[in-house]
Amino acid sequence: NKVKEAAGSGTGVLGDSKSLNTHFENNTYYLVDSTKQMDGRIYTLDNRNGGFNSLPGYDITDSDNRFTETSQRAAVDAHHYAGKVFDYYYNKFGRVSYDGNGSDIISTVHFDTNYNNAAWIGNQMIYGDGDGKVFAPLSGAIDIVAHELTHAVTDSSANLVYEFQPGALNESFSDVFGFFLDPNDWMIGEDVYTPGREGDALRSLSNPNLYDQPDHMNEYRTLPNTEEGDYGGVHINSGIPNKAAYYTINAIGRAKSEKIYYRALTIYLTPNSDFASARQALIQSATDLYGSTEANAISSAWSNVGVN
Ligand SMILES: CCC(=O)Oc1c(C)cccc1C(=O)O
Ligand SMILES: [Ca+2]
Ligand SMILES: [Zn+2]
Repeated sequence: NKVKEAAGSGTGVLGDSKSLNTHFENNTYYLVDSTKQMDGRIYTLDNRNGGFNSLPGYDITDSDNRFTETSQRAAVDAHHYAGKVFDYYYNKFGRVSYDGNGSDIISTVHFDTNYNNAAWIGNQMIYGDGDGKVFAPLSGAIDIVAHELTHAVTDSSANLVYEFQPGALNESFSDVFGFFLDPNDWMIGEDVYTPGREGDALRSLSNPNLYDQPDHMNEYRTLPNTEEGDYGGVHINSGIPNKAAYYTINAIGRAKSEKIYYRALTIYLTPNSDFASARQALIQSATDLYGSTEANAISSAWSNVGVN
């Protein structure tokens, strides 16, 4: 454990107060966390609405270690939640940062203008501010932050190709770990999705159909591997493995499920794994860790969504 540098606080996207691990230098406080069990650090930076050519953006500083400016809210949540997701992967699985090698975790907020997106771009996370209608600033939801950082975990392990069924699995594993970080509901993104409307979400694991995702192979959407085809429907067909995860977690519980999902992602899945391969990987992981009860529950879960 590194010496705790500075215990700051700040106001998040939803106006809530939360703790921040910060770095004190040059008589000011930076949104840099060096308290984690890693060689690297957690950096949160401000792109000041620039695009890709402005990345990684600018340092975020505060003279009194209270990051309460409105302009700092997205950064407060990106920083706080990145730390929570680091802690989850370290405490649950002993994984040090997204790659297991303690690499820096870099998040940049205020990416572009009115940007209704968040992403892992291969070496860092970026968060748009949303347009205020479809999204509020996207780092304001821990399940979204966990979703993005899990893309980094996936890229450093199974490295599932981001198209067709492997891509839908890539998306689903990010949603499933988003759920594990926000297990109070089966929704994804609800905290920042449509700030003007209560009760809706970007996606639902319990009922993918709610947001136009299939929940069974007989609804699988054949789409082109293009941007407008969502690369073969990676955010659409993910409803099928997401529903299987919902059945699995309800059958065997969250604690066992997260160990099984992590083992499948980091040991058995490979870049071109399809849904049938994922079913097998999860069954094998359940058998390795627990036994036939858990393995059979997974087998049933995937049969229920038409993957045998
Ligand atoms: C749950 C987070 C999420 O899905 O972020 C994305 C958005 C909002 C748009 C496009 C892609 C993504 C992604 O991370 O897959
Ligand atoms: Ca949620
Ligand atoms: Zn994603």
